[in-house]
Amino acid sequence: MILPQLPLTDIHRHLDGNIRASTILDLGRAFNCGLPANDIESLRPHVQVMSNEPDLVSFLQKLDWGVKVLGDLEACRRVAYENIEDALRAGIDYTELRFSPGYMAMTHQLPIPGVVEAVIDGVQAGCRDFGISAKLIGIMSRTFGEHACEQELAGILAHRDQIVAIDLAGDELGFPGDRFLTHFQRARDAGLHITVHAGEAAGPESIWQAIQQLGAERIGHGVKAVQDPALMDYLAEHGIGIESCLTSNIQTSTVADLAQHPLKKFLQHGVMASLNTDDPAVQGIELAHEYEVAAPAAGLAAAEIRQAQENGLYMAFLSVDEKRALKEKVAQR
Ligand SMILES: O=c1[nH]cnc2c1ncn2[C@@H]1O[C@H](CO)[C@@H](O)[C@H]1O
Ligand SMILES: [Zn+2]
Repeated sequence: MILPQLPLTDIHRHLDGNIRASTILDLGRAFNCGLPANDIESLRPHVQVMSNEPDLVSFLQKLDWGVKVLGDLEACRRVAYENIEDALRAGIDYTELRFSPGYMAMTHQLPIPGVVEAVIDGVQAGCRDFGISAKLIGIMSRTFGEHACEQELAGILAHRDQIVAIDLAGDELGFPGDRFLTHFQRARDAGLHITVHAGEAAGPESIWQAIQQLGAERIGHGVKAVQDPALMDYLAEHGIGIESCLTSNIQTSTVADLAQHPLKKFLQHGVMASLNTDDPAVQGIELAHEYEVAAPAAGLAAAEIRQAQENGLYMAFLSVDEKRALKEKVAQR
């Protein structure tokens, strides 16, 4: 259950994994993108997971049409703005939206710094109009290699003041974190927070690598940590938060079924873990589903779900003052 007296956060939510099917249809027509369908219901299986995918890379292909239709910077601004409207409708008080500007720019060869600017602009306008708060995390898509990630990083750093953190996402098995040491050095030098997708497709060594070599303060998914008791202890002792995304882990076949998901073990071990969506439109779920359906199915008791909700705010890349202000705002409603 979601507790209304506590702030509801979604701190692992891909903006470019949450593009409405209706918007894909609309933009696909406007930019003549050769969409595989002409109406929403026929388009849906191309842009949404209908049954579990065999692996992470197959799952990630479902995001492709969403970015292929981004024909100009205004389209990028629009999907960013709509993401805030969707977050409001999902009852979210604070979200950290992450996006890969190079991935968004790729098909129509948009300027990467321009994409970052358009996303910032859309999110700011959305926050003004819809009254929720959001911060942005820049993603380097490892799937396209080191050089492409350098260009993404440069585009993100060009707007460093409006970006709170950097992330590495995409094909974890094909592109291990040790290829990105210099990228993260630059991001840390720029004062950005660090979160890394790790221990999703690859094993616990990938989580160790993210912490020790990339400087990760939080881990996206982190599912495989459960295989390494020393790592479980380390996460708990050092307060490294796990951004759990339950339904996503089933749809990527990272975990066979919710009853086997390690989130409950993380919480019991004192590891700070929160509930998040990942790519809501692609997954066909929203945050309430994670709290009300997925978390109970993963064996979480009401007190553990509450703990996860509290952890979301604790883990957020917000200052102490910003957290306090958010709590006060929610207490007054
Ligand atoms: O669950 C996930 N695991 C790893 N990478 C992901 C996941 N969802 C989306 N992306 C990746 O994030 C970028 C877009 O924001 C893309 O690189 C996409 O493949
Ligand atoms: Zn993710």
